[in-house]
Amino acid sequence: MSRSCPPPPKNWPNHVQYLTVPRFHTSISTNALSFLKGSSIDGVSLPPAPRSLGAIRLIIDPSHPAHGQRGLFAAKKIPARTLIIEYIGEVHSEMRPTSNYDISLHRFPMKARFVNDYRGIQPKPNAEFADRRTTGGDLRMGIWSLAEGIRKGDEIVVSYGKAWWMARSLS
Ligand SMILES: C[S@@+](CC[C@H](N)C(=O)[O-])C[C@H]1O[C@@H](n2cnc3c(N)ncnc32)[C@H](O)[C@@H]1O
Repeated sequence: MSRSCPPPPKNWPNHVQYLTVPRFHTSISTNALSFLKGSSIDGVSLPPAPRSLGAIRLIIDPSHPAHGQRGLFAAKKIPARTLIIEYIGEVHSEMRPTSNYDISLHRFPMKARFVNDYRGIQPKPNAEFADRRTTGGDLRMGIWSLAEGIRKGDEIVVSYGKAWWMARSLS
C-alpha cells in the first residue's frame, strides 16, 4: 500500500522542497543515526503536531523587519506549552555556515522554517525550540508555545539567540 505525501501548506515557496519526515544526510554517522532514530522503547506518548495551528503568511507590513519574506502565524488560539509544529528537514553533521535555517539537534548540527526571531517584531518570544522523542522513538525538534500561549493571528516568534545575530553581523 503506498502512502501519499500531503500537499505543501498554503504560501509554501516553490523553490523549497516540502518534507514530512526528516531526511538523513550521508554525513551522519551510524552511531548518531541510531541515537537520532532511537527505538520505540525510548518513545514517549506525545501526539504529533497538528498541521492546523500555524499558517505561513507573506509579510506585507513595510515596518516588519522581515518585510517581503514569510512568517508563521497562529491560525487559532494556541494554549500554553503546546507543540505547534515540527522542524523537519535534512539532518546533517557537516558544517553549513551559510545556512540561515540550521538548528542544533542534541549537538548534532542539523525546519518550521518560517518562524522569525522576535527582535523588532514583538517584545519577547512566544514560542521556543525544544526536542522530544516521538512515539516511534525518533528524536525530533519542534516549536512549542511558551507559558502565556499565543492569541489567534499573532505571529509565532522565537529567539534565535544573540550568537546567531552576532555571527551574521560579523560576516
Ligand atoms: C529561519 S528564516 C525565517 C523565515 C524567513 N522569514 C523566510 O521567509 O524564509 C531566518 C531569516 O528570516 C529573517 N528574519 C527572521 N527574524 C527576523 C527579525 N527579527 N528581523 C529581521 N529579519 C528576520 C532573516 O532574513 C533570517 O535570515
